[in-house]
Formats: sequence, C-alpha cells, structure tokens
Amino acid sequence: MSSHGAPIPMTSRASGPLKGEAHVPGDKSISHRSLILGAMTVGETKVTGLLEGQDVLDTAKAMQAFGADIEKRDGTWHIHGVGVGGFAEPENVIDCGNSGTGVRLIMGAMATSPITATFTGDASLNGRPMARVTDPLALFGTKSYGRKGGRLPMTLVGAANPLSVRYDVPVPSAQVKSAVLLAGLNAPGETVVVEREATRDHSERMLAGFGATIETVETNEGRVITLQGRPEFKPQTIIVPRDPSSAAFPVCAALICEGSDVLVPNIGLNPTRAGLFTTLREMGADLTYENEREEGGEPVADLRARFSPNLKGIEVPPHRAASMIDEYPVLSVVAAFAEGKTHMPGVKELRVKESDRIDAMAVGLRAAGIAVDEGEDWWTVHGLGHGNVAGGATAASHLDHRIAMSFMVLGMATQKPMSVDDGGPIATSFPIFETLMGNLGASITREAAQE
Ligand SMILES: O=C(O)C1=C[C@@H](OP(=O)(O)O)[C@@H](O)[C@H](O)C1
Ligand SMILES: C=C(OP(=O)(O)O)C(=O)O
Repeated sequence: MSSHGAPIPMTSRASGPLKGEAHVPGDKSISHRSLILGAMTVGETKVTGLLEGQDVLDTAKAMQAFGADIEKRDGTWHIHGVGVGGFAEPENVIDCGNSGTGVRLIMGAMATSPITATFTGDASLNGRPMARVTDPLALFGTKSYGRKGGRLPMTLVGAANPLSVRYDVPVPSAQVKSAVLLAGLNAPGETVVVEREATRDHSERMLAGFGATIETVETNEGRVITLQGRPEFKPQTIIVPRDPSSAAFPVCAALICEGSDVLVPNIGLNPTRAGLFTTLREMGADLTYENEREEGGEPVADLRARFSPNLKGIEVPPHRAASMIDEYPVLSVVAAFAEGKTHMPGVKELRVKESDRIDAMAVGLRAAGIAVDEGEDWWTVHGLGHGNVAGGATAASHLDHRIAMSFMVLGMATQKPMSVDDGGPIATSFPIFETLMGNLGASITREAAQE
C-alpha cells in the first residue's frame, strides 16, 4: 500500500473579498488519458498543461513500468510509447495511489495483452469497487484475482487471445466505459459499449484524435459507442485544457465571500463536464461566461464569478448528475449559504468515490450547523442564507481531496473557522490549491483548529 505521509491539518477563516485571476491546473481526466494513449503509441507524443497532481504522476510512473519512455523537458511532457498491444510486463506492483481513474483505465489498457500485472493503492483506493471494471474485462478473457468484494490489491492476467465484446455499462461511469474501450484497442473486430446515461466523453474524443475509428450513435437504449480494434495510433501534440472540476473551488468560493470578483480563465465547458455551472446559475449565482470560444474541438470560456448574496436552493435534476459528479461536495457548500433546500437526487455514485462523499459532507456540514437529510442515492442540504452558517468544527477528509477542499471553501464564509484533519490529499488533483486561493485573498493555514 502506498504511504500517504503524516496528516496535514488545515484551517480556513472568514476571508475578505476574493479578487483576481485563478489559473487552475490541467484537466485530470485528460491528463491521465494523454499519458495512457501516448504510451500506446509508437513515436513521440508531446503534452503541455499536464496536471502534475499525484494521481497523474502515479499514472506516468505506471506507464513507464509498462515500457513507455516518459520525461518532462522545458515544460513539455514527452512520451515515447510502445504501440497498441506492446505493453511490457511490469517488474513490480503498480501503485496507483489515490486514483480510481488511473487504476481502472490502466487495467483496461493492459487487459488484452498477454502480460500479468498486480495493482494496489492507498487505503481509500483499496476500499473502492473494481468488479465494475473486471466484470466487463472478463468478457475479453482477462482474469482477475483480487481481495474479497473485488478490491485491490489485485492481479490481472491479460487475455492472450481476446474476444470482441459488446457491453452495456450498468452504472453511469466514464471509468468503466473507458476501461472497456481501452481493452477493445487490442481486441479483434468491433468493441461496442452502450451507456444509458452520457458520461464524460474524453476517451471517445481522444481515441479519435490518436487515429482510432470510433463512432457514437444516440439511440433509444442510450449512446452506442463502436470502436474498431487494432488501430495504428499516430503520436499527438496535446494541450491539456484547464480542469472545470478544479475551477469549481475558486468559483464557489467567490460566490459565497462578500465583495468577491474572480476570473477563472480558459475553462473547458464540454457539456459532459459543465453541469455545476448550469446548476449554480439556476441558484441565482452571478456567474458569467466571457470570451466564449472553441479550442481543440471543445467549448472553452473564461468564467467570472462574483459574490452572490441571494442564492436560492433548487432541485438538481438527476439526469445532470454525471456531468457534475465530482462537484457535489462543493455544491453542497454553496447550498449551505443559499436560502432554502437544495435537493440532489440520483447520486448513488457519490458513495463509492475516494470516500462516501454524501456521508463525509453531511457529517461535516451538520457539525458546522447545517441540516442535511440523506438516502442511499439522494441528499438535501437545508441552506441558511449568507452570513448565517456557524462553522467552528473540524471535518474528516477521509483521504478525499474534494472533501478537504470543500470544507476549506466553507470556512471562508462561516462565522467561525472550519478545519479539516488532513488536507494532504488535495495534492492528488490540485497541488497549487492553497497558493491559488491565498493569492485571491483566502486565509488557509496549515494548523488544526484552535479551541
Ligand atoms: O473518467 C474519468 O476521468 C473520471 C470519471 C468519474 O468517475 P466514474 O467513472 O467512477 O464516475 C470521475 O468521478 C473521476 O474523477 C474522473
Ligand atoms: C472521483 C475522483 O477521482 P478518481 O475516481 O480518479 O479517484 C475525483 O477526482 O473526484
């Protein structure tokens, strides 16, 4: 198991107006995929703007262990890959740290090569369900040997003669969809994946970009994605857009801190990722899109978020859940400062992330004076309106970066400071979070609550 190091307690206090520009790091989903697809391509793929968070660095190390040559020179990542089906057998256990995306996509990518690999992670990752990936991989002929309940550590024996597969994804998960598509790369003929609810489509876009033949058709049964196996990938030059899931933190902080006006430039607004911003606008947020444009085939804008004293609780439509799945924790913080109830149904997946995110947020919000109701796949936050949230509590982050950052945002507008027991996991996805928020005027210190 990877070690996470000593806990780093953090405290966030009422902050003056947040002002300025927030340049958030590269998109985590696109960063993982750039490394994995680059490692499956003969020739040099160049990547700029790669997120250098621990999750992505662990994927880079894993790709090296499977035979790719990866180095960073002059701000650009250079990847010399081994080709589809060319992975070498790793000599050691692959440690994916805290990253569900990393481990599940890599399992898919190696599943149809005649090699064996053992995967592990930290305590959070080793508690997360992997059968959702190994079940469809078994259809290709891949064998897996994990702990009870399909948990890591787990050994996968890749299929030497993979079959072609059609798979209806039973949960709304881009990681499962992507694992099957990546496995399909080294399978003969067509791999077909059907998803009932649209999830982030970065794999489909990037596979096409690297030269695969892949087609998505919207049908009554959902999105039917067909990939032709054994493509000849061509090396790419990739500029990773900035991460909307990281942008969520300065945006939400600006909405709840009096007098704030923050610009978050160059944020990808791919509709499969942008659900939070639609939701915030429905709540009455002063959030505008400036300089809207297309970059690399994706809609992009500069987001401007200003203090919004009259936020209202709303019903968040369940069909929007996949497009904002990682943003519910910080949405629940904004909901605490809105008037009335914010009801969030259709979010069972939140229970199997780095932590049970409904439970982790509900416990911390209640300790801060906010009523929260919850069921298996829904939760409701009873907002108190601006200026009325007590705070004055320490929340457990459960090795979950988004939980830690969400409570740090909460503390920027509560009456008393908010603390987390461990802000260390923030480095997995947003290593510059404290500096970036501090530069805007937020007060986050590395100390436990002072009673
Ligand atoms: O494919 C991806 O890059 C991701 C998919 C989502 O997970 P699920 O596929 O489990 O929903 C998301 O929560 C994660 O942060 C990144
Ligand atoms: C769920 C997340 O990541 P992963 O599944 O890759 O650990 C996240 O970043 O919020």
